[in-house]
Amino acid sequence: MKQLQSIKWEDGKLTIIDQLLLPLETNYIQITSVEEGWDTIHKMQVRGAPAIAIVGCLSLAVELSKKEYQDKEELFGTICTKLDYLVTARPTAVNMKNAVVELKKYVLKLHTDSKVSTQDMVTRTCGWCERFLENDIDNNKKLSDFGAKSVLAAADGVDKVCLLTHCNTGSLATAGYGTALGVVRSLHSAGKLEHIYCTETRPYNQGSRLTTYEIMCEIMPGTLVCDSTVAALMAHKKIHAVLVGADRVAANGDTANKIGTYQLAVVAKHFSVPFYVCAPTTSIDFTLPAGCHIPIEERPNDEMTCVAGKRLACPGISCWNPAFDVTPADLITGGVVTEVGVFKPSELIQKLNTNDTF
Ligand SMILES: CSC[C@H]1O[C@H](OP(=O)(O)O)[C@H](O)[C@@H]1O
Repeated sequence: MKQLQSIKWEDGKLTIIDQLLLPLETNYIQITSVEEGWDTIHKMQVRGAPAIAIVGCLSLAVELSKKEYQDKEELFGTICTKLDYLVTARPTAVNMKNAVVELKKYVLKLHTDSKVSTQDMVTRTCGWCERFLENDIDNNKKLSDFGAKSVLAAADGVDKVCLLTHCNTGSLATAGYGTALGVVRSLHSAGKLEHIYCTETRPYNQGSRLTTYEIMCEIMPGTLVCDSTVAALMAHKKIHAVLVGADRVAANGDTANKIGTYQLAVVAKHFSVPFYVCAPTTSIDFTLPAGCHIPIEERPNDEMTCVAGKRLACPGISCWNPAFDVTPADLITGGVVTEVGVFKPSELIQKLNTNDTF
């Protein structure tokens, strides 16, 4: 089965699927500058923490390849300014910020190395961005295999598992394969998936528009449920695990993810269903000690009051439309699934923090 490719990088040309048109229209749009990259991220034509960082970095690569730079000083200043701008497109997901920190370190080395020419610095900066895309797919497959093993081990010896997921964390949220939905893919490939339930995920409907699209593309056994159904679902159907993604995991394991994740974790706790956060280590922010420090993006009211451009809510009503909430680490009972293993939230600092921030 051909994997869905939300991001295409071919001979220095960047195109993305316009996710605002899915599932009924699959339309690729080309990104030719950092400005366009920022816009497509801000408008959520591309979304998903890893995908945001990848499109941001590749939009820089596209722009750098098109221009001549007088010297490395001008080039270094341009790269830093453009990267800082890209971080402002959406504040909650940490992947773009983490990529900026790493890429700036890499570029600074090139800048200070007298043996590196200006053109060589452009070429090697673009190469970093291309590797960043390739690494994400590789990380997702490793993460998904770790997660599949952990879910099966916790499922009391059943041969096939029934799972519930929220939002979209598949190929449309990453460079490919996905995180939480990647775990579902790995279980499906191994013949171990009984059923995957996905929530609509109002108000952007990542679940009903995007996750159902991926489930149907790969003919996985899936069912769509309203966000309000999850307690009834766990009360009446056997759910072996809840799998969600992450936009930012704080050092103590508190996790910011799509709005509705927190209440899903509370319901899972009530029914003693293991709750897993599935995210590459690029989604962890060790500079933040706890989730209360994570900035939560609020989206425009009309994304909540209208559906497909048609107004539902009464004009004049005030709205509160946070795009994310923070799930406390103690509700993440299954663990944090990463490309280097599955960890208890309390283990993250000791096992994964290479920056000795704390
Ligand atoms: C692997 S994607 C992580 C995360 O990103 C999504 O948010 P959005 O669709 O607003 O970009 C969602 O929270 C996913 O779980």
